[in-house]
Amino acid sequence: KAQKELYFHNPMWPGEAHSLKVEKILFKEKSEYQEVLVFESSIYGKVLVLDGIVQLTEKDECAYQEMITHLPLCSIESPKNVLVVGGGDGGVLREIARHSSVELIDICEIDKMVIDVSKKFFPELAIGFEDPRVRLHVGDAVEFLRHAPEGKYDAIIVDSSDPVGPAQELVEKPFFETLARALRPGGVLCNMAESMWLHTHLIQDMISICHETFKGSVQYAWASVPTYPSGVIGFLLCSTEGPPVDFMHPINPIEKLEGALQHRRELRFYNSEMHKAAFCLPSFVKREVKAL
Ligand SMILES: NCCCCCc1nc2ccccc2[nH]1
Repeated sequence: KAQKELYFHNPMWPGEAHSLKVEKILFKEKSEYQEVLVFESSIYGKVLVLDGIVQLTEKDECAYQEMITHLPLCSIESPKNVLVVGGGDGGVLREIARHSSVELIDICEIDKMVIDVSKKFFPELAIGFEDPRVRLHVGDAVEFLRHAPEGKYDAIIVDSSDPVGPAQELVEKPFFETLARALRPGGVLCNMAESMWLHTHLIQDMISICHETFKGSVQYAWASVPTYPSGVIGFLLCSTEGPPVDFMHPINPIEKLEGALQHRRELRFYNSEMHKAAFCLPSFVKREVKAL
């Protein structure tokens, strides 16, 4: 008998549960790193879940993929070399492809099952892997960054899952130091940075590490993602020492990018006004998350 609903309880959002009506379970297996689940929901399209945490749904993935990609890439003149850490669903790759200035897209995803599952069930995202500029590395990003040439990248996007499990190391200081080393002067980093309603301590810790590691600017932005418990997800943007980066004013606006809008698929969430608005923070965040 098909399950009627899936309930998502998780230590990442203690004391509350998020539930989605299920039409059909499409895939459920344990990879070397995590449990991978795909199901057809009644109102959000297909849903990808890793270790019980919703990573994306067809209906609202645009908010996350577009914001995590264009907030950094529209903040610098003409990004050429970009690295994606995680992002095995391919959505960030799809968004980077809108930037004609980009010449190389390295992606380091630890779990091959995520890539294969995305290609099978989420072709709208996995299309990102078809771009000829993409070089796929299946493995641990900690290792990958250790061997990355110094100052190689203009931008790095860390599209990770939560720091409980395979992505634990991706919020620790040593990793941020390798990210800073791999970026050119004035290069930019964008991390997934949890929920301002639920994780201000974790966000504060990440911001403290980034202020020590990145001598440029550090800014927190957020977007509405209805299928993430608490309904929001944050982004931490950092720039290395060098040409100053003003994240709040996109000097490389997506509306002016040749081909970005004519791209196979229209932008559904991001635009330059949403870019600026994303950095406007509630008073409690300004207070609790010092040094913003
Ligand atoms: N790599 C795709 C994004 C992963 C973030 C998933 C996520 N969304 C959340 C909302 C509230 C608490 C924890 C969360 N973790």
